[in-house]
Amino acid sequence: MAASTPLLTDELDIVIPTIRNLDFLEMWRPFFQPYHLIIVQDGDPTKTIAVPDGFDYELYNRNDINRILGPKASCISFKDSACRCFGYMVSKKKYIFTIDDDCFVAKDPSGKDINALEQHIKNILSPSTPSFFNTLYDPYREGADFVRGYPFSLREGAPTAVSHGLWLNIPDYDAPTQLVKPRERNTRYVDAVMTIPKGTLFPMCGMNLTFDRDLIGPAMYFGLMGDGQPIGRYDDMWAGWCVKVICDHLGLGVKTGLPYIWHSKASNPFVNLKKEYKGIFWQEEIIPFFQAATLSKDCTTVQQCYIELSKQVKEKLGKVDEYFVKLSDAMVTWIEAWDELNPPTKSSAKLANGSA
Ligand SMILES: O=c1ccn([C@@H]2O[C@H](COP(=O)(O)OP(=O)(O)O[C@H]3O[C@@H](CO)[C@H](O)[C@H]3O)[C@@H](O)[C@H]2O)c(=O)[nH]1
Ligand SMILES: [Mn+2]
Repeated sequence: MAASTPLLTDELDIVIPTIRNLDFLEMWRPFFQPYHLIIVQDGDPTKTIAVPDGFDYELYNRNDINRILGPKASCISFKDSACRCFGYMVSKKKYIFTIDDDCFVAKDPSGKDINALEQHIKNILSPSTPSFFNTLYDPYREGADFVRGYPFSLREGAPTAVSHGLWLNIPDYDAPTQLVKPRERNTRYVDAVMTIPKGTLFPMCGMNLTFDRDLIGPAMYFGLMGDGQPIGRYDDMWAGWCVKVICDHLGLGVKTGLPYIWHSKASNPFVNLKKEYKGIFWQEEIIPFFQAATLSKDCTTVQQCYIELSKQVKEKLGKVDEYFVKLSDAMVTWIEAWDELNPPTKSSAKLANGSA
């Protein structure tokens, strides 16, 4: 008899960035209604976002962000889904699930509706295996285990910081790929969850993502994108690269695979190309930077790791483009804002300075 998955209704917030009415919630009602929603309204703050009745939510528009953060609001993007990270900062819960408003309930091969949130909770509550790859994928799943040759000393695994879900129908392709393959749809349901090995980066998509705020929250900054910025659609990617380097340093795990959502709308590839194009050639320098990034052993908290990383961004990527100098400063502002809104509790302060 499979153990039932805890709902975590008092420990998890759902963060939704949006520029439109949230009718999509009707399809998610059976799964989302018990949870508190944090809606980050992007674009025109005078516009009213309709939220279906029966949901418990708080909604923040740009005026709210400016009022709450003051000058530090400069680190929160405008007119880009990157604004969602404000929701991570204001949440008071241990876990975050973030989803786009054009993502719907997908069906598994048996035709059953997928409760994406339940699968993310299973992923995040069970350990990861970043140090040694298990060829039968997630050994902690029902009906699986560690295979022969897997060191017993590593079977306790590592705490899971991130659960990265996938998408049926419209895949998360970059603009060039979208332009070349406009009709391609992802119909392949792969029944697997796996840990991304230590030392390996990955392209984190923010559409269907869960993470542990206590373990990695301060690193989940989605950068400076959208209005007034030379780049867009690299918000989640940037966060994912910073997160993975810090997870590797702190011995935390990142999982990818199930759950799937149904991504319904392809954003305009021509608009996307304008947003992405600098990123497409910058990433050929950004990736080697993150692959080579090392953090000193004195960095024992996420904030310390992140500030250390921001200095390296300024020093090494600042030569690529002035934008990275600005981004590095924004990374520091983000941490300052995070700590202002999330002052360390006595126990976390003890842990941070090792006197626990
Ligand atoms: O200016 C904006 C535009 C959109 N949003 C909200 O953000 C999400 C995603 O928007 P959309 O589905 O139109 O865009 P996609 O290209 O599919 O987004 C994916 O690509 C990456 C973009 O950075 C990201 O990983 C995915 O989100 C919706 O909820 C919009 O309402 C916004 O807030 N501001
Ligand atoms: Mn979309």
